[in-house]
Amino acid sequence: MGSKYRELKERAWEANREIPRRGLAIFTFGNVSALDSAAGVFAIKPSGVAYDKLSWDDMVVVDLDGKTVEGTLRPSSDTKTHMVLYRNLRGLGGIAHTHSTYATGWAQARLPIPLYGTTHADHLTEDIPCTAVMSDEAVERDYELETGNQILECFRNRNPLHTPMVLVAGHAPFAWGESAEKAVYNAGVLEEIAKMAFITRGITSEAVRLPDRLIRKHFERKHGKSAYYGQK
Ligand SMILES: O=C(CO)[C@@H](O)[C@@H](O)COP(=O)(O)O
Repeated sequence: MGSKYRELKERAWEANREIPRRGLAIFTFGNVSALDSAAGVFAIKPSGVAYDKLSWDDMVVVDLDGKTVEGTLRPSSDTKTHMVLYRNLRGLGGIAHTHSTYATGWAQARLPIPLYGTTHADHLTEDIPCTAVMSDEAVERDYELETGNQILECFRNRNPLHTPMVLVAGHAPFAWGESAEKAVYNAGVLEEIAKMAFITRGITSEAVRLPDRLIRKHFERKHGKSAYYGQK
């Protein structure tokens, strides 16, 4: 029987297959989703299924209340986090949650990733934020839902389209973009920046952030006189 959401499920499936190809997760760690904003649904990786065992029809289609509308497998355990972000952050078409090694190391250290170099400045003009540590009550209430709320809190004064990534304290990174493919790309950029920053800190404890004038110059060289720079 054909799927009403075949194109959406295939987009999510392709993006999930890119995760191990880019070395952003092993086994069943992490998950990617793709949104169909017109239909008000997103397709997400099923829980506990290895990436190399996935077929497009395994993707689970969920509405923005978190209810499964198509699929026989259990949706990712992080589905509520994806749901909260789609409901509250405008312009997202895809979300990638990984356990990529270096970004997860920074998330476990509960530290934002400082803007040490032009590679970072090519993609965003501020440190990569880390959420606050969640209260025990919030963990007890609903960890995945509260993880979404923690991310929203982190973006109260940030534009998620200018900084399409975040570290969840004690957990791992989330990245997003206007498509699932772009979300995976941003997850890859995050991991590379996290690795470079870790190495920089290993070379010298005196590592310093790029001066704002250089960040602006570099970002505008790459993106033109973009309205993005500095705007919240
Ligand atoms: O974040 C976590 C667990 O810490 C999840 O990404 C990971 O276990 C994958 O779970 P799912 O297989 O998507 O339910």
